Amino acid sequence: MSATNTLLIEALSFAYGDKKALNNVSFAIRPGECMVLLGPNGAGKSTLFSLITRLYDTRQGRIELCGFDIKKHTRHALAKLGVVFQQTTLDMDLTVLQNLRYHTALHGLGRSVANQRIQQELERLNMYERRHEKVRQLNGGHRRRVEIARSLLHKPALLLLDEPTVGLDVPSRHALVEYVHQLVCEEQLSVLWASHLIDEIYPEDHVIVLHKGQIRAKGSVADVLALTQTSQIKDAFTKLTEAA
Ligand SMILES: Nc1ncnc2c1ncn2[C@@H]1O[C@H](COP(=O)(O)OP(=O)(O)OP(=O)(O)O)[C@@H](O)[C@H]1O
Repeated sequence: MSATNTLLIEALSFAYGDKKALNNVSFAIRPGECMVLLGPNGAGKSTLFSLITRLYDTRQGRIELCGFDIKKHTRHALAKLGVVFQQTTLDMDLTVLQNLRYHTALHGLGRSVANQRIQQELERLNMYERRHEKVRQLNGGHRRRVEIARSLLHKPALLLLDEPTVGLDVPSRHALVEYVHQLVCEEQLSVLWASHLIDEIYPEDHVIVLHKGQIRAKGSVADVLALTQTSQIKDAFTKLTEAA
């Protein structure tokens, strides 16, 4: 058990047949840490997320969430996890409230606690007034807000975000990035954020550069800049992914 880390990944490898998608990946995320996962297409980001969410079984290596091994203590481990996938997973024909109630029921929250949590999360995102609207009526930015609210209802310790700003306009993108960083700072939430967008990184974030299934660099923004002798993360990223 290593409960000082919210997420611990040790010597994780995964292959699709002969095709190696992750090769000996190890890293940890502590409470209140936002880890941005940068990688070009095919780097292995989705594979990593599929292993953390147990969509795929871990055969080589180990994943722990808040000290719970996800293979041995799956239920306890997954209870600590909130996820926002790249593609929306909301039911368009249900209202905001119905979508969120479905999630609280899956997590076994009683009705009054569920109502309280739903109100709290929607209010924080200025969406409570719209709870009776069908998701289909909402624009992309508002749908994302509902997904973020949903992912937090059961108070996870780790939030996994798989390119959540794709398809959003610039103001919605900035608002979402800002909101997540606020949660990290104020609530000690841990975040693993897969992104192609280097301008979404804050100076206090941690960064992993994944390329062809291997970690090329990891650490604070300052660490990665020092390692690559660059002054901007976009140059560090280019150097790390071109040289390989
Ligand atoms: N179902 C699959 N069968 C075979 N190979 C796969 C499969 N899924 C992914 N791969 C391969 O595994 C490697 C890692 O893919 P993965 O989708 O995890 O990368 P990614 O970083 O998420 O890419 P993207 O940014 O394009 O989504 C790639 O070489 C990809 O072609």
